[in-house]
Amino acid sequence: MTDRLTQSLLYLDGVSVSFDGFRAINDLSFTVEHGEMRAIIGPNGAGKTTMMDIITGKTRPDEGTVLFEGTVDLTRHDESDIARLGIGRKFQKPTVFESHTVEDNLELALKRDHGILSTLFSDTSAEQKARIDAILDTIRLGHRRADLAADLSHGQKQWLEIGMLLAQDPKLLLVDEPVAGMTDAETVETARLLREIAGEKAVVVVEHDMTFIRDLDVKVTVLAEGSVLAEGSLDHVSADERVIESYLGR
Ligand SMILES: Nc1ncnc2c1ncn2[C@@H]1O[C@H](COP(=O)(O)OP(=O)(O)OP(=O)(O)O)[C@@H](O)[C@H]1O
Repeated sequence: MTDRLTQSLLYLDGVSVSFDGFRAINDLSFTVEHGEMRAIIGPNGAGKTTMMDIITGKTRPDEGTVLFEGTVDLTRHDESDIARLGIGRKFQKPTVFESHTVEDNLELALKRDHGILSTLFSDTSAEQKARIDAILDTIRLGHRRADLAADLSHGQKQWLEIGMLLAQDPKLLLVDEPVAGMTDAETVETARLLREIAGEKAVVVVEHDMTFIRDLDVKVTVLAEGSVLAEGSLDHVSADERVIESYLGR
């Protein structure tokens, strides 16, 4: 346990939280390694969102340990602190600035920490321009850089928001149902995109789309009733009777 505690990027142990007496997260233990991508699946109400809320400081657990980089106790930090520590979260609905260009959205995200005046009036440095170019490549939007975000497809807006998170240079990216509402082609491309990001950054993806999960080809954690029901390859967890009963078989 000590090794895991010090070496894992994210370490949850014995975490529980109740809402009005209902235990939404129940003795949950879960770790993510540096640069790892992990897929989280599970039935509605399994606690996936609540787990993300605990990691990002939105919800305080009643019990348990939540450590980032071995030593940082996330339960003692608020949401903005945790974002600054290097945990980025993408909610299901894209929240890009529609009336700005793709490039301006990334520029705003890059300068977000430097205050509003500096964001509006400072020139973009050569280094910042190079980072924007690199992010545009990663999110497949180089050819749309001068277009308004409003004119992007739903899938492209999701990629732009992932790019805006990348601009913050997080160590861990939490991504909630990224492919909901995407076309099949966008879904396939999103799996590729996230695989490219992983390695450099750890990525935790919550999804219900099993074709997408298969494309990700990473370790899967199945949550049910607030704790881990099974963990392993998709084939491994898909063959687990309890997983079939609680989730896949329905
Ligand atoms: N703030 C809250 N107050 C009361 N109950 C809550 C609160 N947040 C979550 N819950 C309950 O906790 C349980 C877990 O919810 P959660 O949203 O984490 O599940 P989920 O796995 O993300 O589900 P879904 O796949 O539908 O998004 C649900 O029964 C939900 O109703």
